[in-house]
This record gives sequence, C-alpha cells and structure tokens, in this order.
Amino acid sequence: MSDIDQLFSRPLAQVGDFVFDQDVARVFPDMIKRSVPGYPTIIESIGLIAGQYAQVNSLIYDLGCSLGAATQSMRRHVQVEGCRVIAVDNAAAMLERCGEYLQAQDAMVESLLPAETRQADILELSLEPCSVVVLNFTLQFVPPAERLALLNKIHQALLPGGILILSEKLQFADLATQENLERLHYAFKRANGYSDLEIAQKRSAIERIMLPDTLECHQQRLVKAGFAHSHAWFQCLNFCSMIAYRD
Ligand SMILES: C[S@@+](CC[C@H](N)C(=O)[O-])C[C@H]1O[C@@H](n2cnc3c(N)ncnc32)[C@H](O)[C@@H]1O
Ligand SMILES: O=C(O)C(=O)C[C@]1(C(=O)O)C=C[C@@H](O)C=C1
Repeated sequence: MSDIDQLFSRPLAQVGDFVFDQDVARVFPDMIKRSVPGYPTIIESIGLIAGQYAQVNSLIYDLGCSLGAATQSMRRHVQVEGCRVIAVDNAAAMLERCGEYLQAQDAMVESLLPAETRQADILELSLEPCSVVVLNFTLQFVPPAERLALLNKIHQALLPGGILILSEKLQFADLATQENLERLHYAFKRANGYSDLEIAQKRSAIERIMLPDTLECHQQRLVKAGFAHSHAWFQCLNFCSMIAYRD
C-alpha cells in the first residue's frame, strides 16, 4: 500500500531538485493520483489501447514505468499470444517497488501477461522489435535535446502497425490558456488535500527537472521522428495523452 504524500508539507529551508528516491517511491501512487488530473483514466485506458494494438509474440515497453501502474493495466487488458512487457526505469527505488507490485499482482490474478523489470536509462537502452511503447509522463523528465533521438529510436523499434502512447503535462503558447489551466491544476491539487505550501514547494522542486512542451511541439517532434500520424486521445486540464502510429 502507498503512504500519503506529505513530502512537501513542512517548510523546507532549501527546496532541492525533485528526485525519484525512496521517499517518493513510498508515496508515489498517492502523489501521482492527487497531482495528475485524469491519471486513473489514463492508466486504465492505456491497457485498453494496448490490448487493441499489441501483436502476437511481440514485446511491449513501459519506459519510465515508476511503480508499474501502466504495466499492471496492460497485463490485465492484453490478451495476445506470446506478448511480454518490459518495464524500465533508471530509479532503483521506484523499480524495486514496481517489482513488489508486479509480484503482488501475480499472487492475486491468474494468467496475466508476463512482465519483467529492467533498471536502465531509456536514453542508453537498446530496444528490441516491439508493438507497443508507453511513455506515461516520462518524456517530460528527459532533457529536451535528447527527446527526438529517443522518439526516433522508439519509431525504429516499433513493428509496422505498432503504436507509441505518450502522456505528458502540457505547456501552452497562449499566455491566458497557460495561466488559466495552471490555476485550475492548482485548484485540483488543493481539492485533493495539498496545501498552498506543498503546491509551491513541489513546483520549485520540479521546475528545473520537468520541462513540459506544447502539444504542437510534441506533434512536430513526432513527425520528425517518423510518426506521420498522431493525435491526442485524452486531455484533463493541462495533462494529456497521445497515440502515435508506426504506419
Ligand atoms: C512521472 S514518473 C512516470 C509515471 C509512470 N510512467 C506511471 O505511469 O505511473 C517518471 C518516471 O520516469 C523515470 N525516468 C526519468 N528519466 C528516465 C530515464 N532517462 N531512464 C529511465 N527512467 C527515467 C523516473 O525515474 C520516474 O520513475
Ligand atoms: O505538475 C505537477 O505539479 C506534478 O506534480 C506533476 C508530476 C508529473 O507529471 O509527473 C510531477 C512529479 C510526480 O511524478 C507527479 C506528478
């Protein structure tokens, strides 16, 4: 079970950069559900969408898997012969808990899709041929200069007919839209029990290491990476999810 996220509830003399460490791993399910509008819907839908595009005897990658929520959903939804999920994260603490969650899922549910965890930097990892790749709120933590090469690598590894599911926090070019949706996002966090202090300190902790792009930037970069066809399938406030098609 997850502890309640109170990591930023007390005034910090110095707010360091956010790190996916043991403390975050302990509270992550609570943190992300209370911070990302629509997260439960996105997780459940990733399983459904993957179930429609996973190909026989192929790999599925969950890149930046954290505790493996998307992997767990895909294991429940994908009923395709010979598929296997590889859940990748470079944070040891997150991956350790991911392994615990997957073992617990195996103990509760029979005939799930096989899944394995792999600790690696997705920028270094070589990808085997696959039919579904998930980047669920991961690309936003990759340095912007490295994002195109990662998407290129994913496009190269995807089998014809395969897909990338890309979920991201969005930036908006229009200032009014940016300010309105940011304000609504903070209202969402407050409605979920975060104080103004927690919201402010978390914002400081992520502002240097989490760099959102606009939807237009994502779509242009996906085309450059070889994904001629992509679209958003979900948006809740300033968070969205897209599907990009490997034609
Ligand atoms: C917001 S969390 C992702 C949430 C998760 N995909 C889910 O659906 O619950 C971002 C994750 O990406 C991981 N990450 C960031 N950069 C990475 C990299 N270069 N290689 C591997 N994992 C990375 C972090 O350790 C963290 O677990
Ligand atoms: O934008 C915020 O305020 C967030 O907390 C977002 C976000 C994310 O999108 O990954 C940031 C860090 C955590 O992983 C959980 C949520």
